[in-house]
Amino acid sequence: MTALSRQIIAVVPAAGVGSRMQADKPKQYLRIYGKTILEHTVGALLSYPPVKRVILAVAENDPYLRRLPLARDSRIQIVSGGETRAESVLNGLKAIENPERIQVLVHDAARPCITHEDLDKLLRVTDENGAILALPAVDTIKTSDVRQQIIRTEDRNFIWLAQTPQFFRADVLLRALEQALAQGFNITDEASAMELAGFRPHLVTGRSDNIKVTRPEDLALAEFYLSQKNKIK
Ligand SMILES: Nc1ccn([C@@H]2O[C@H](COP(=O)(O)OP(=O)(O)OP(=O)(O)O)[C@@H](O)[C@H]2O)c(=O)n1
Ligand SMILES: C[C@](O)(CO)[C@H](O)COP(=O)(O)O
Repeated sequence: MTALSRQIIAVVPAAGVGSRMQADKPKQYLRIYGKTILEHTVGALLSYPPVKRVILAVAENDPYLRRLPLARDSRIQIVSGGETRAESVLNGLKAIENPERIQVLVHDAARPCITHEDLDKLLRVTDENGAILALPAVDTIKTSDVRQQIIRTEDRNFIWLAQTPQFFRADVLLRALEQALAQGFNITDEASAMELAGFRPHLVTGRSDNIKVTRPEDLALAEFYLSQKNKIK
């Protein structure tokens, strides 16, 4: 089976509490232009023709999802999230039947501004290493000690900021993530599990508007970028 003939499924970790957002509900359920951030994100994935199905990992006892039409969409499968983002992703991957026939796009629920053009770029990578969207660093990068004093300035020509989606063969990523978590590594994205398993994922240059809504000030930014993307206003 070739990479091009594998079916594509999106796995969306959406089980976070959004502590840095300091809102009255998890940030994926905050609304922009009448729709939750989660609906914007999943909508962008489901309207992309190669994506046939979305697996959503949500917190156990989540009271918000069931109020959304998403919860009744036959293209969406809901699984329980975990304690960490990596565990939520792992639960999503475990729900995939015949993972050797599937490629996954893992995409944060909190990144609603993803474009189909960026997804096209990722899907052009067809080897087993997989690929992630990322941004080349534009600022000067410092490494600090524990007292927050600079110990080094990095060569930023080789520094990239990882985004999602991250695109891998489902069976390969499942094994890599299981191994990395079993060995106690703190895994903050899928590529790091693949790296630990000996792969060299490709860095595909993304867009700076593919933000992860994290802090309160990010909401206005996401609203602006979505208005540009969809010309909603
Ligand atoms: N146990 C967790 C933690 C995070 N996530 C998801 O992973 C994505 C990226 O995580 P982050 O932006 O850090 O979200 P939160 O963990 O919700 O935010 P915070 O760290 O501020 O609490 C989000 O879509 C979030 O819902 C998840 O599915 N399961
Ligand atoms: C996966 C990710 O979006 C890449 O930038 C990011 O690491 C997830 O954020 P978290 O705060 O570590 O959950």
